[in-house]
Amino acid sequence: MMQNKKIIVVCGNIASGKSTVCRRIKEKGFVVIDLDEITHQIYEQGTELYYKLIDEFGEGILDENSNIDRKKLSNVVFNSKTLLKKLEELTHTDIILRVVKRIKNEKSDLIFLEISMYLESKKLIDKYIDVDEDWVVVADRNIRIQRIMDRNNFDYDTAVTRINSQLDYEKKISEFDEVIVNNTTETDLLQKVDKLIDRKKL
Ligand SMILES: CC(C)(COP(=O)(O)OP(=O)(O)OC[C@H]1O[C@@H](n2cnc3c(N)ncnc32)[C@H](O)[C@@H]1O)[C@@H](O)C(=O)NCCC(=O)NCCS
Ligand SMILES: Nc1ncnc2c1ncn2[C@@H]1O[C@H](COP(=O)(O)OP(=O)(O)OP(=O)(O)O)[C@@H](O)[C@H]1O
Repeated sequence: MMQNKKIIVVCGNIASGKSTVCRRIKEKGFVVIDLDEITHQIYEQGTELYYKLIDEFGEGILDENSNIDRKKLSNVVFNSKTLLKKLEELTHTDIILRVVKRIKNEKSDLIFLEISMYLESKKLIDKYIDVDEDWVVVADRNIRIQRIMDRNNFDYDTAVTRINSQLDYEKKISEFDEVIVNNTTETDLLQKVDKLIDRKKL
């Protein structure tokens, strides 16, 4: 679907600071659709996808109430590139179709999309959504490892495994319209966001 609304993507690797950037964008009154949040909604019980996931990954991904437990699912897919790819195949079109619907229903003519796997799923996104601009948030690998360890209570190896399951966006910054570097304090980051929004006259 191609929409007559301006769409700005905010993306970046795990723990780069996308959610912090998007929180500021929301505080300024703009609409942000978070694809991680939409991802969490697609796992409800009883859907076709629910059964496909159990077929593919086994009942070990369920909690005691037979809901899909994302922590258990993560332990399965982040330890196997093949299974992670399988999960993406099963979920990405569903996620994007839900986003398209949200965009259609949104009154604002400027919409930000917070997307973690943007480069990885760009072909599919471009098929359904007309992206006007893409912004990337980057932070050094070691800083991100530390942030993941602190936030998720992961050990070093688990944090590194998560990072290694994604493309390195820092190597791809020339492909983006704007680059937001997040290696210092959160206050600095928020200032950068404010300046960027002013400069863009949004
Ligand atoms: C793996 C899942 C179950 C983990 O859920 P959980 O609630 O623990 O984490 P959350 O969804 O908040 O994601 C946290 C971060 O993990 C990273 N991540 C998510 N999916 C992937 C993936 N397919 N590959 C690599 N990293 C990923 C992103 O940086 C994301 O911001 C969930 O992320 C998922 O279902 N992912 C597959 C669908 C997908 O690719 N979604 C990304 C948006 S399109
Ligand atoms: N400049 C900063 N200084 C200190 N901590 C920060 C900074 N920026 C972000 N953080 C912290 O690092 C963690 C990751 O930030 P955030 O959630 O914004 O990243 P993200 O890119 O959305 O991550 P994910 O892809 O995992 O959803 C959070 O706990 C956040 O509070």
